[in-house]
Amino acid sequence: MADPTTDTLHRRGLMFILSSPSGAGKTTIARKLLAEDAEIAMSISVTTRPMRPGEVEGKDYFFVDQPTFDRMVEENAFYEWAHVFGNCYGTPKAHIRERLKQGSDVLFDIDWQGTQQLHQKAQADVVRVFILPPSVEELGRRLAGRGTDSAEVIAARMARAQAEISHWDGYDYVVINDEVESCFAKVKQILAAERMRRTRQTGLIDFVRNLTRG
Ligand SMILES: Nc1nc2c(ncn2[C@@H]2O[C@H](COP(=O)(O)OP(=O)(O)O)[C@@H](O)[C@H]2O)c(=O)[nH]1
Ligand SMILES: Nc1ncnc2c1ncn2[C@@H]1O[C@H](COP(=O)(O)OP(=O)(O)O)[C@@H](O)[C@H]1O
Repeated sequence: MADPTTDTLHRRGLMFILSSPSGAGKTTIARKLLAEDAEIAMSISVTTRPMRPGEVEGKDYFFVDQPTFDRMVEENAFYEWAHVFGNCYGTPKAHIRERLKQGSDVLFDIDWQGTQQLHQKAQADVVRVFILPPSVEELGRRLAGRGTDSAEVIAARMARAQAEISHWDGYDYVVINDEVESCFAKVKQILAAERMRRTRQTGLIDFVRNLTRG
């Protein structure tokens, strides 16, 4: 999708983070964004969690065993990594810096721990969005309705939801995912406004210099 706000001047890409308690809908929102906005690409995480039915290696995650993950940690291959639900998840460094320099954005589906780490490392480039479910009951219905996890896994995710929600104030924006389309519209508005931030529009310096010359 062409964005008239960013077509004319060069800008630096941003790191757009979507977090939520499991089941609130961040994957749904992320997929919609990727499908309609060519300026943003997904950061594909590495995980030791087993692949779910329908997931694709290298598209949803890079699925690795624990020794491989540990080796990547030792080799400093991750921007950040964390333990979530008894598995390891990490953001590989490869390609991200290059994309940002070229003015393309990177979308992250990571938890609050990863968000804190990325924010500490790259504050100016990071935009943090937290997605909340409209209620705990609805969260339970969504996790069950997704049909990808066992009853035990769902119970564990529900138990963790309260702890995850408690990190809501570590985010720049909080959006309630009641109805998908209206939540998606809000997320797009946030992205559009953040792309226009003066500090990201590196082309502005020359533009203003030209305007004010003579
Ligand atoms: N810190 C961190 N968290 C991640 C990463 N990748 C995924 N996560 C988080 O790990 C949690 C579990 O993800 P997943 O197993 O795909 O379950 P889902 O969120 O229920 O679909 C979610 O909160 C993700 O945002 C990563 O690279 N780093
Ligand atoms: N606004 C919504 N209303 C109803 N169902 C939703 C909504 N958003 C997402 N879902 C459904 O809820 C389930 C969990 O969503 P998902 O995007 O996988 O969550 P997350 O990535 O946060 O774990 C999926 O089956 C999805 O289709």
